[in-house]
Amino acid sequence: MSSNQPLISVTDLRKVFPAPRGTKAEDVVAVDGVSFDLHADECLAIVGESGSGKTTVARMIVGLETVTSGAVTVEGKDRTAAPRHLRDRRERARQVQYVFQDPYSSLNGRQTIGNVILSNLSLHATDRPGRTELQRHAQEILDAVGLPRRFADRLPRELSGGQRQRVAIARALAADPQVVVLDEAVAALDVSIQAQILNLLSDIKAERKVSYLFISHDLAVVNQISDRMIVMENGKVVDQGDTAALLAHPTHPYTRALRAAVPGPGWRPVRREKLAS
Ligand SMILES: Nc1ncnc2c1ncn2[C@@H]1O[C@H](COP(=O)(O)OP(=O)(O)OP(=O)(O)O)[C@@H](O)[C@H]1O
Repeated sequence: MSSNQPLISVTDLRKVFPAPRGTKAEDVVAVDGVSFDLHADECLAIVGESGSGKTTVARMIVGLETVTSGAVTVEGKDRTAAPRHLRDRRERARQVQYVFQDPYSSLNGRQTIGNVILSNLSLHATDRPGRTELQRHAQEILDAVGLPRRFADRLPRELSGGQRQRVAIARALAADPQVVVLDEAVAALDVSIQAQILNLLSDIKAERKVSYLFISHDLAVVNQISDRMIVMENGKVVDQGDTAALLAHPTHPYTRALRAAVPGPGWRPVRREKLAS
């Protein structure tokens, strides 16, 4: 890969969910001509209100949703078509890992934390490591996400929401991915725990060669973590740029409305219905 080739390139991406047969409902155009690049060592945020199409873009990138038209490439390789072999599917999963909003439902309740990490480690290992080597690596990953090693024997239900999200991040890191897609990954957490997880993500990004695609409706969070952001409204990209600059001087009316809706010092409140105008 040349140094300036994007890690992920999305071109004119479109997703239409057909209306259920036999109903008078209309097709839903969830994503409508979206294009952007994600570069190495970058955190790119996708922001927008609920229903703007953020998750559908992410799901198409990781292959959880088919693409209606347009293209997704990862390191220059086409990802639009379904993988033909298990080998291709694994390779795709290794490169781009997904962390969901709700770690409780994304973790197997009967699998210990240690086994969650070990199974992703052995699935994506490029050589054939022995059990001892895998266990040593799993402990290193627990250290990296700030969880005590004794947690390896625990089940997800024995952990707090923040600890479970650390496990979800650990599971993603076990694949040694180039990109982690974080889909509302801190939205379910208390503000103080959110801050801890955001700090953890920043530390991991500084230490490992990993890029983030950070999906959020929360501009305060996006401001803390991302380098660049794109703003989606009704399936389209309506604004994009350097996060700090865009939030300091939002020019697009939708970005201004989103920003004004964020409560807290320095943010002027705006009534919700104004966002629709
Ligand atoms: N499987 C599906 N079938 C039909 N419509 C869908 C499906 N998934 C998403 N949609 C619709 O596509 C649009 C975009 O949804 P999407 O979840 O991508 O938005 P979002 O910005 O991620 O919102 P949220 O943060 O609430 O998840 C919405 O109108 C949604 O109802």
